Amino acid sequence: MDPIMVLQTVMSAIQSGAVNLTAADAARSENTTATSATNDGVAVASFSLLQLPTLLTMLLSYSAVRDWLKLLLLGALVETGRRLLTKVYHDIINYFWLTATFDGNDECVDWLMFWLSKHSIFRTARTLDVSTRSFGKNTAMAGEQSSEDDTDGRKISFLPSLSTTYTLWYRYRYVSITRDEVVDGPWNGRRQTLQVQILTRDHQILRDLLLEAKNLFHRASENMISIYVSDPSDYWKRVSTHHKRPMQSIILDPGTIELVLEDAKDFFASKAWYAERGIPHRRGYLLYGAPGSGKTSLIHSIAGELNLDVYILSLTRLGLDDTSLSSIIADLPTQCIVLVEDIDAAFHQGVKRDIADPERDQGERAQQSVGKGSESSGTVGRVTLSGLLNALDGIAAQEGRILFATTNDYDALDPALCRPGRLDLHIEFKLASKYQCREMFRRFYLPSNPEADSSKAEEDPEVDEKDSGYGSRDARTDGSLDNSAQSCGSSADSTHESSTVYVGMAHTVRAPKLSPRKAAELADSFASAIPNRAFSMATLQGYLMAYKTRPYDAVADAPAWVERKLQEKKAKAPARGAGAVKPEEPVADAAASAAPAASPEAVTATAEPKEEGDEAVA
Ligand SMILES: Nc1ncnc2c1ncn2[C@@H]1O[C@H](COP(=O)(O)OP(=O)(O)OP(=O)(O)O)[C@@H](O)[C@H]1O
Repeated sequence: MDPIMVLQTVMSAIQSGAVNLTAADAARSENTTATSATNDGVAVASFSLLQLPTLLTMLLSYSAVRDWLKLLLLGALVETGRRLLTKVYHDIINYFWLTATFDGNDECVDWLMFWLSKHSIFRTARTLDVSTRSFGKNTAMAGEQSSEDDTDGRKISFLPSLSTTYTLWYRYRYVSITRDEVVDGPWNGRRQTLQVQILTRDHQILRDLLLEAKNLFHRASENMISIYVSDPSDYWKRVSTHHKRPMQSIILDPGTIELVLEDAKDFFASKAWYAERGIPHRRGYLLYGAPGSGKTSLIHSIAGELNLDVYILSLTRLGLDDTSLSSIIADLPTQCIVLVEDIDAAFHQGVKRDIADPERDQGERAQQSVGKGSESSGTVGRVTLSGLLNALDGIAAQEGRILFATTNDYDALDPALCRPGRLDLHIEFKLASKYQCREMFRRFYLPSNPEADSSKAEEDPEVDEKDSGYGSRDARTDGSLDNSAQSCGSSADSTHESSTVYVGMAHTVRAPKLSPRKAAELADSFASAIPNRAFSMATLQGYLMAYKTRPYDAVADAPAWVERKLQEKKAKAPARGAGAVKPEEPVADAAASAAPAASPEAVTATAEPKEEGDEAVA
């Protein structure tokens, strides 16, 4: 029967029931005149209810209605069964399986992904991701990748694909791993997750798995430090991993490295001391002075030495404001190095450094800068000075971290920023001293392990000849060394013809070995040719790079190079403004001090307290 017809029949049945009721009432209560409309309605309803069985019987007499009801019941039964089964399934899963979900931004995911990249399952899996990223780790160090995985010097790793479940065995337990992506945040941003399910009731297995992954990850990064920056969503994100820079590759005047390193070590060792006195366990270092003098290099070496990762805080990052600054600082791990490079630039409108002339004297930069603190109320992006001060030592500031700030413009810094508790130790980096020149030369040409080679080298007079660098003169026949010599500085040597014009230092053949005695002699000669505090270490390193296979030539050509550089400086000086001769003008200073090597200065680190209470550095 047509459903519409059934409906019409039902409606007419209800209507006829109501009419019958009204007629019966009228007959029974002729004398009763005051019956309210409401009472009538209730009576109609109660009568309709009495009629319901009749109505249902009538409805059920239609086969279509019966079929509908059967379908309805069946559907309800199926759905109930399904829900019941799902619940039972989940209960069983929860009972027998251990399920751990990791956020894609969490460091654990990096450990697990690295661990997974080593697992044999990915050699046979039919769907997988292939990456040369290897989570920033040197896979060779883990020693588990076979050489056929080495593609063009870059190791490849096999990783789980998105939305695919992999199963494997770990310690006789069945493990399933699913990497997924979920929509997160108001802008439909995507966030990755990693789910690990282990068929066990023992939590220890999950801990063991994580520990194994973490150890493998850290073993692979034993000689590396990781660099983190904050991303626009205010998470710390690892951007690179570097080999640790050996401390002995940093050449500062005696005492400077020891000063900072010992201070930092002592800081980490005295957590209880700080706690007892209620002093926040934080330490700040301000490294200031000439560009290219080793500030950043020292920080990286210290990070390697102390086995800490470096978190670079860029105050000029787009979208960073006081709130997000506090939140990313609060999110730092308990033991780490925070690096704020060019902290002065954050409160100037633009970076004032003269990159083309790194030896520019401090005096000129100081003159250019506006007086102390006068710009400190300025902001770049949306970070204010007070926001930065609060973030560094406010309630939410992380404890157990050390902060390194660098600047080329010490005088531009606000005293509030430099006070103890924020930046406790101020260390000045000057242009290269005679001692630094000598040491740089010696370490540049000396074999990496002088102790091992020294006895042999001293015994064998041939070594000097063989490794002296003269042998490499023959290499000039290929022209490459000529180019490297010409490339030093901006002016090329006119006696050498070369069609290639470039500025910079060419990387050519391997450096020769010198005996320690010969290297020391040459280093002395080199240092005597370089004026005291005239060039940055970076400039000297650049010069030596052009002579990396020719130490004798490096010494012989040094006076001419110095002369040329000083001329260039003099020529540039008027262009920077007539009458801009400063007391510490390096050109004048340099010319005056272009004398034979002086004894090394005691220490380059100085403290120039900006206010009372600053720590003095001897
Ligand atoms: N004291 C030093 N000892 C060894 N190498 C140095 C030293 N100073 C600078 N260098 C070399 O010069 C280059 C630049 O050094 P670095 O970046 O550390 O200087 P910086 O003082 O941080 O400069 P900037 O202020 O411009 O950031 C590096 O490659 C580094 O090897």
